[in-house]
Amino acid sequence: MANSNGPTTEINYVYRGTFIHSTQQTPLQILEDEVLGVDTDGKIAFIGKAAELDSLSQTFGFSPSEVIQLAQHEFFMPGLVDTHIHAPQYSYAGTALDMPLLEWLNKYTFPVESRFKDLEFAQQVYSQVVKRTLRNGTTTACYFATIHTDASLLLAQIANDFGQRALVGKVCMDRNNSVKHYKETNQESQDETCRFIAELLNKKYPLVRPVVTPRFALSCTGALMGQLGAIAKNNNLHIQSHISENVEEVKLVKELFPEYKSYTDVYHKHNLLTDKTVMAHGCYLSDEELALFRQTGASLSHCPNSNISLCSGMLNVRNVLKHNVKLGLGTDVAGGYSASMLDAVRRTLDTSKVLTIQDPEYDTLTFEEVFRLATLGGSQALSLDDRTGNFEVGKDFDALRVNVAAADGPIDLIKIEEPKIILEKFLNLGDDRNIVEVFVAGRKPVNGPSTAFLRDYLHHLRQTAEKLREQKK
Ligand SMILES: O=c1[nH]c(=O)c2nc[nH]c2[nH]1
Ligand SMILES: [Zn+2]
Repeated sequence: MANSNGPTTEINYVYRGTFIHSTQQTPLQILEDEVLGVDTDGKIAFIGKAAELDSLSQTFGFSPSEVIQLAQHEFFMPGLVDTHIHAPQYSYAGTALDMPLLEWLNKYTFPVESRFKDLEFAQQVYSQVVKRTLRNGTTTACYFATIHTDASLLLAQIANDFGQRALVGKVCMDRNNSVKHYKETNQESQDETCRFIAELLNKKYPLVRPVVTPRFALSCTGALMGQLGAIAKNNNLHIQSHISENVEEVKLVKELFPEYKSYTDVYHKHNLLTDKTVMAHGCYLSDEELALFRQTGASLSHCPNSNISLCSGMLNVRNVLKHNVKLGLGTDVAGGYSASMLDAVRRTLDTSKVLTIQDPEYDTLTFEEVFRLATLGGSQALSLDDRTGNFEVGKDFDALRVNVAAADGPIDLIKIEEPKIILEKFLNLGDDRNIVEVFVAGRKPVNGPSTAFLRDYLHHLRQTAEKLREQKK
């Protein structure tokens, strides 16, 4: 409890150790031997030097003896933000990567997504994808569901129940010439979008919000896109879609909407580009189009696994950043075969290096920059950076407790390493075994990595017992 002169928030817990995060000014801020307190609302109440522990404990009314100390190879980082993932496509993740986008949609995606009318199937897949992404450190996810309203509401409920921060979109499409049963009429799409929004908002889930989701320009009539733009505006909602992913797609959009200046202009003229819009891919956007993104405040989601897996293209991230367009990373399951944001980090670095191979003058991204894109950048791309993305006081505590030397984990440390090296090792070599605790808004989601923590504890006990035996000899 805070003292009579101090802040009114009550401290729930305090951690001491290394905290690594990004700010607007620097992609990597390493805070060593710091203490961070989380209040009972799950917000970061303070972060400061451990040397000031006594005064912090008096100001915030907690006992220094209750502070939880991180171990040598542990650190906290902000939770990972997946700015673009298709929850139903998790059912075939890791397969069906043998053709380009438009054929892939027709052959695999639409037939599978049409099955999500079946709520039992939806329940099974949606529980799996939420659990799996949480285990891999995705504290915020921006989901595409399918055209089915009730199954989309179920995805929102599952994210809420497991404790993941999420934007959930009922997909809208009133055009589909190849899989005729997987589309809506214009009226159905509008009505069901309104029902989805009303029912989801009515649930008052603290961390889950609806996002208006026209699939992409080839799946929607101009009329529907305009109506969805208006629905988003009237309800002050997020918008998500796809843009300029593949050469064939860009060509068809030009043919279908000849009166518009560009693909971006199609969305802009239908009021779909706002400061709460996130568009996936953008591999073939011109500088003029990027300027329109900047002007409207719309953001891009870079999905490198998908871009490579479907042979779509490569996003010039450096050019996007130069245009000051907000940018996050996405897994784009299942065009991207991995649901882990650590994979998105690695593929982003790989793609950047391929661009450097093609043009040695290309300014390759650093791992620090990519770390920022996966955390703070993602929260900015989703316009959630007032709530999450780094360890600023007042934000929700969305965080991963990482142990780089986790027992039976994938990383061997030869010696004690500095925090920057430990982070780099985790980003390049780590997996869910290294993520010992996950926090979303200060709480541990259901089915978090509790077994990893237990395994580490047992490992520690075994080592202690061994040392005692040695000493007795
Ligand atoms: O990667 C993608 N996945 C999809 O499901 C999709 N739909 C339209 N455009 C798309 N791109
Ligand atoms: Zn996608």
